[in-house]
Amino acid sequence: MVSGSHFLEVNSFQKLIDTPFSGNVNAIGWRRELRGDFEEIAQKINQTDNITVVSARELGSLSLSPEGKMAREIILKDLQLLTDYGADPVLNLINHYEEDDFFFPTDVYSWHVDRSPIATDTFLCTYFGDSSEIISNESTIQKILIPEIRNQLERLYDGPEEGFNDFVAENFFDLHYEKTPGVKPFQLGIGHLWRLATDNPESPVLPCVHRAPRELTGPRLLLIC
Ligand SMILES: O=C(O)CCC(=O)C(=O)O
Ligand SMILES: [Fe+2]
Repeated sequence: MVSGSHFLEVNSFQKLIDTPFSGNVNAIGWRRELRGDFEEIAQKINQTDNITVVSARELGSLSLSPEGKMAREIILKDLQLLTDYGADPVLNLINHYEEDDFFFPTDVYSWHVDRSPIATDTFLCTYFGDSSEIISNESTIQKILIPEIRNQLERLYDGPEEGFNDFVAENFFDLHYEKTPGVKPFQLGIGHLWRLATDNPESPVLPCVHRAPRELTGPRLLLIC
């Protein structure tokens, strides 16, 4: 088992779901060296949008080489493992996420945490393309705590003072973070299945700060839930 200060790496799905988050650890990865041609799958999916949701049925209907078939089996198995666990995994082919050009972007290219009203974690695996990144909480600051940003938000908000926190939460401003300059983020890599702590009422740890990468090498094939 390899470990960083804020993440752990394990070698099975069972350990991925059984290992509790604790202390500074709010990300756990099932490290795998996957065999198969995931690029072929990314290329053969019929892209219908900037984010194409790929059903297990469509995946099953692709005409693939033997290596492509190996990749497909792995993805279908992951979807099944997560579904059996009670999650609701989605396979996406991502050309580009929607992006804000607002002074305070709240898109997924911005460092953020995921929030959930119930005790669930985020699972994600990039099979092909650029991989998601995480960063330790101590290397970030919640953006709403940065005085210049807070002042701008206060100017933007015109309502009673007691409503400010709701305004911030309703617009997801409280989920976004700024990275400390000079700190290098950790790339989650290709083929590994990660479990990230979310902001939820029962979480024993701080939520994991992460972001989507720029799609520099073309469309990404991502499982997420
Ligand atoms: O695409 C990714 O790598 C991450 C996406 C994400 O963070 C999200 O959907 O909340
Ligand atoms: Fe996220």
